Amino acid sequence: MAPMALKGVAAKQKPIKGAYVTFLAGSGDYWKGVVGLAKGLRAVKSAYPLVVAILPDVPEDHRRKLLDQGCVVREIEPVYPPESQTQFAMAYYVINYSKLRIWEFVEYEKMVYLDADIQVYENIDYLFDLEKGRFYAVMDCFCEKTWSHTTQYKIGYCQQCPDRVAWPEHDLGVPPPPLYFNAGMFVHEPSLTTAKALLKKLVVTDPTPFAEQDFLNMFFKDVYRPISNVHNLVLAMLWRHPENGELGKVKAVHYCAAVRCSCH
Ligand SMILES: O=c1ccn([C@@H]2O[C@H](COP(=O)(O)OP(=O)(O)O)[C@@H](O)[C@H]2O)c(=O)[nH]1
Ligand SMILES: OC[C@H]1O[C@H](O[C@@H]2[C@@H](O)[C@H](O)[C@@H](O)[C@H](O)[C@@H]2O)[C@H](O)[C@@H](O)[C@H]1O
Repeated sequence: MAPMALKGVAAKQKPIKGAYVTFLAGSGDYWKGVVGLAKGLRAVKSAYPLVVAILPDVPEDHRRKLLDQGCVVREIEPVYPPESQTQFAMAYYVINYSKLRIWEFVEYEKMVYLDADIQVYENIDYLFDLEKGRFYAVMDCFCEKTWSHTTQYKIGYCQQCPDRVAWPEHDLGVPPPPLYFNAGMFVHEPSLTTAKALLKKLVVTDPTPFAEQDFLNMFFKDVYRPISNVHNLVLAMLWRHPENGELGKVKAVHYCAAVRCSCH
């Protein structure tokens, strides 16, 4: 399914109660990414606030800096997956399960989640006008080493270019993996029913290498709708699938961890 083409200007609708939301944990430098998000959204004249879901370990001075940027700071209870020996793609990914708390922010009808390592360069407020009842996100790429534990990486298959190496369904006896989104950016509808269902499902779901990203892909598989990667350009796409990047139209760039590490 090709990513949906989105109109820059949605049909006039009743203004919805919406907000951008990001997640902040620990005392490291991610707070600087949140400040960058707040400044970026202001620079593109977004009409929506930025809510920051923070874990209790975020220091007071970092919270103050976010409040000074006009952010709505909301402390959340951590969410942990069941105990397991799973090797996460990045050791710290276990804390990313706490992102699931943003479904509890029911004072908002719709939220656009953005990782703190995303920078917004063009207004994307029209995402709040997308049809309800769906989960919108950008398709991920399987070509980085962080995917080396997967069959698709081992055979060189990637959903970004499914014809480069065809999925050997006959040999493997299994169909190609369903469309898979990057959980660094998504459009969702907070709901206590969904929040409860997520946590109930998590209790009986073994953790996997991409932690909450794998879990969200499984949970929203039937309502996931891919949107253009201009809304979440994972940097690796520049060298893995330059033909898929609509560079001149990029609105938000995702400076993913693995890229940061390799840059270092
Ligand atoms: O120590 C951490 C690790 C992660 N995060 C948050 O969790 C998101 C996802 O983690 P990361 O960006 O490292 O994942 P990536 O998309 O780069 O793999 C970050 O953008 C932050 O919003 C955080 O606040 N503190
Ligand atoms: O906890 C799992 C994380 O998984 C995702 O990051 C991955 C993914 O993009 C891979 O495709 C890349 O190869 C990898 O570098 C990158 O870290 C989300 O961006 C992040 O928010 C978070 O959900």
